[in-house]
Amino acid sequence: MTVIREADLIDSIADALQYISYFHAPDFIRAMAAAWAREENPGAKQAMAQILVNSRMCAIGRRPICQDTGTANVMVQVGSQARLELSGSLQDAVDEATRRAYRLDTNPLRASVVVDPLGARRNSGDNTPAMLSTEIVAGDKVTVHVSAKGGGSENKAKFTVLNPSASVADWVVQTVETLGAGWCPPGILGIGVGGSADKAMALAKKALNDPIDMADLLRRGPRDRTEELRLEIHDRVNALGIGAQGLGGVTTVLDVKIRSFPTHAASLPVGLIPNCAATRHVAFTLDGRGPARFTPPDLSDWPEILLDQANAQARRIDLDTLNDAVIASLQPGQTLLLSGTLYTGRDAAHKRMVEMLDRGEALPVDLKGRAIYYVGPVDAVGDEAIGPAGPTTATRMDKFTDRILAATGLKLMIGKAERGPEALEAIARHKAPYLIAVGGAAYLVSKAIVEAEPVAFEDLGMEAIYRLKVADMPVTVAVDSQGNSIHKTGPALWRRTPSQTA
Ligand SMILES: O=C(O)C[C@H](O)C(=O)O
Repeated sequence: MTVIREADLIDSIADALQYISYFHAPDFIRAMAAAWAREENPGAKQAMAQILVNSRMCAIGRRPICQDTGTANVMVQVGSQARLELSGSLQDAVDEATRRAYRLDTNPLRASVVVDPLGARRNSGDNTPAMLSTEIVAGDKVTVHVSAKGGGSENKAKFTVLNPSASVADWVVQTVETLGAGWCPPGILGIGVGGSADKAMALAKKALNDPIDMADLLRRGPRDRTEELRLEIHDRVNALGIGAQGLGGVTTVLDVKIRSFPTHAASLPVGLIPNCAATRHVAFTLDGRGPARFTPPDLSDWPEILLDQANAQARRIDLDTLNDAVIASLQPGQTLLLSGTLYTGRDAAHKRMVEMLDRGEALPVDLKGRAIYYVGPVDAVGDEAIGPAGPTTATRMDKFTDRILAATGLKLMIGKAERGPEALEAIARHKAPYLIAVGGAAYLVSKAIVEAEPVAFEDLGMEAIYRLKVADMPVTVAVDSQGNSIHKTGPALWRRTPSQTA
C-alpha cells in the first residue's frame, strides 16, 4: 500500500493552483495562436492578440491570466492500493491548499467564493471551499486534476435530457447560439453524454480536462462516433459566426471535448459546460515520493505579437472631459484608448446602489458624466496600482442599468459580452454607450490602470467600488448611443454555412 502524505497533497494542490493562475497549457496556446493566425475579422483577431499577449505577460510576470481566478475545482482519484494519510477530511486538506494558494503574498489570487448563496452572499475571503470530487480507482497512486473555473463560463452551463433519437449536435449548436459571449469565446466545450443528470454534468466537467487536439482530429479524420460528433459540433458552432468575445468571426470554439457513459434506454442526458479564454488546468500524480513538480512552459510557445500597430489606429478619449458630442460620435466596433477617471462597480455594488436609491439615499460616489467599469480586480502586489483587472459580464448588470443611468447621469459603461434588450433600450434612452474590454486579457488591461483606490462598499471585497485612473486603456465600442450593438451585427456578418456535417 502506497502512503501519500497530507503535506504532499496540500503542497501539490496549492502549487498547481498557483501554476495554472499564470501559465496557460501549451495545447491551449497552440490552439489559440492558430485561431488568431486564421481569424479574418480584425476586431476578433485583435481580441485574440490581446489574449495571447496577456498570456505571455502572465507567464513572465507570474500574475493571474484573468482577474476571475476561478473556483478551485479539484478531482482526486485515489488508487485502491494507496492510502491518503489525512488529519481531517479530504475537503479540509483541499481547502487548506486552496487557502494557501489564493492567499500567497507574492501572487495573491482573487477570492470569488461567497458563502450563504441564498442569503448574505458573504465573500469567504480565501476562495474556500473548493469544489471537490473524488473517485476510487485501480492502482496505488493518487491522481489529482486541478482547474480554476471562471464564473462567466460556468454560468453558461446547460443540461437537458433528450429523446434517445434526438440529435446531440442540434441541441448543442442551438444552445451555444443562445449563450452570448459571457463565457469568453474562443474556448472549449465540455460535453457529457449519458449516465444520469448528475453524471452527465460531471462528465462534461471532466471532458474539459482532456487535451486540446482538434487540429490533429481535423487532419486525421474521425475514428469513431464520438469523434464524428466532436467534428460536427466544432464545425457547426464555428459556423454560427459568434467569434472572439462575440464580435463575430471564424472561431468560437477551439475544441469540443466529449465524454460518454451508458444510460437508461429511455434517456439521453446531455451536459454542456463551456471553458473560457482563461482555460486553466493541470494534473499530477502522487506516488508517495513527495509533492508534484510542475514544469513551466517555454516562452517560445507563444507567438510574437505586437499590439502597438492596433493602438496607433485607436481613438483617444479623455474620460474627464466627456461631453454629448464625444458620446454621440462613438461608433460600434471603434477601438478606443481611454484615459482619466472611472469608477468600478459590479454585481453586488449595483444591487446595493439600487437598494440605496430605492430608500432615497445618496450614493457614495458621484457618477454624473462618468464611466463605470464592471470589474472585480485581483489585489495589487509590489509596485502595481492594481492586480489583473479584466471586465466581468455586463449582461448581469442589465436589470440595474436603466435605474442607474436615470438616477445618476452615468455616461459610459465598460464590461464584456452583449447587453440584453432591456439594457439596449436604457442605453438608447439615456444616450450612454457601452464599451468592452477583452475578457481574458486582465493583466494587460491592468497595466493601463495607474491609480486605484477603494472608495465605497469595501466590505464587498473585490466587488467594492474603486476610483481608477487609467492611461490608454484599450476598449471597443460595443453599443453606441442609439443602442446599436456590435454583438448583433458582428455574428450576423460572420455566420456561414457549415462546411461538413456528419
Ligand atoms: O468574476 C469575474 O471577474 C468575471 C466573470 O468570470 C465573468 O466572466 O463574468
